[in-house]
Amino acid sequence: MRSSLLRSVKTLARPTTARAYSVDSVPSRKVTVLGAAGGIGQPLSLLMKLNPLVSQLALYDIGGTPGVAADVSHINSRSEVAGYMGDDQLGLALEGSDVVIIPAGVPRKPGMTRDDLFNINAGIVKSLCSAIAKYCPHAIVNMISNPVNSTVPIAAEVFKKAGIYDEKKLFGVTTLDVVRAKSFYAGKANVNVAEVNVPVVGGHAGVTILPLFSQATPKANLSQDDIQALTKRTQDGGTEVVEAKAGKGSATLSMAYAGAIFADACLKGLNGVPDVVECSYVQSTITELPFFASKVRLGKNGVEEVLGLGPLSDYEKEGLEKLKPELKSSIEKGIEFAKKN
Ligand SMILES: NC(=O)c1ccc[n+]([C@@H]2O[C@H](COP(=O)([O-])OP(=O)(O)OC[C@H]3O[C@@H](n4cnc5c(N)ncnc54)[C@H](O)[C@@H]3O)[C@@H](O)[C@H]2O)c1
Ligand SMILES: O=C(O)C[C@H](O)C(=O)O
Repeated sequence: MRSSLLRSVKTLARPTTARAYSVDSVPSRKVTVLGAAGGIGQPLSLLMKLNPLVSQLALYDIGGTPGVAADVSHINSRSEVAGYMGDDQLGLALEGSDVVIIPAGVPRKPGMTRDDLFNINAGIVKSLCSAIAKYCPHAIVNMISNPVNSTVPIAAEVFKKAGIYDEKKLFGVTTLDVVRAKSFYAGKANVNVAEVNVPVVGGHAGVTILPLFSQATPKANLSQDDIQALTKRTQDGGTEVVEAKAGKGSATLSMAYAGAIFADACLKGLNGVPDVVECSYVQSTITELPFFASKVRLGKNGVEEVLGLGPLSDYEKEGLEKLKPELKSSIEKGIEFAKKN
């Protein structure tokens, strides 16, 4: 196993000038990316290499990681980078990890739903989560692989079977929905995008994505038609990219950005930074569904608090009721798969 361990990728950054931050005051944190050679995995690995909260970056894939890890490792930032490839190196990639980010699996092509990815990605996620249970059972898991509405329940079942499930540490990454809602809202409302906040709740597929534009800030006087158009565009954001890429995959760059924001929030929470709040798809009791995306306060143990939905407009209340049957069946499909396999 050691003989095939990737060469070249143990590079501690050695800045030649004064550091922009004090490494001494920042705890050591290992982040592992599973699927690191993919369309999301590569730019996400780059962004995690730029994150000063990361001290060790482990890049794992079934192929292609030697090149990605060698490339990323030359960047003169804090973390040591190591690349790992193939089943026999998965344990090494995971051991000691604080945060595991999973963008492994196949993306959509035009005409497909995220659920059409279930047959392939469910098995990938299940085997990766079994390895997480074995090698880094206390890590925070950021699930990107689709269909997120089902892959998160699959992960929960795998962790339960292994006796290590901690609902505070499992997150479905829905940050891209928030990123899109912010961009689209800023464009329509003609406000500074850097100041925009929009919670997005529910799940991560079609109508299960429910942006709460009634709570968007800064406030803007948008018509109901505008709100409905913004809601639809946010729900169809992934499909917009899939169609524009015309068979060459789905969102990768915006997803890497969103994944890096969410992982950074998890690291800040672990490090005790107060008031870190992001939307995420987590085990939840704020509706009758066992998993639901909403604002979550992140802390030293992962989820510190799942925040409620806040006041909803009539249109959002209707959207909430509409999304429940689809989200429920996606959750049940994931649980059933994990129990059977
Ligand atoms: N949550 C979200 O908002 C969101 C956004 C965009 C894409 N996605 C999903 O992310 C996933 C990846 O998308 P992509 O565009 O990067 O796809 P991609 O095909 O470009 O990359 C996927 C990578 O996963 C790797 N992989 C496959 N099986 C693996 C395994 N068992 N272990 C480790 N790595 C494995 C592949 O080798 C490949 O490098 C897709 O399921 C996609 O639908 C989710
Ligand atoms: O749409 C997809 O298939 C990928 C991702 O879930 C997205 O929202 O872009």
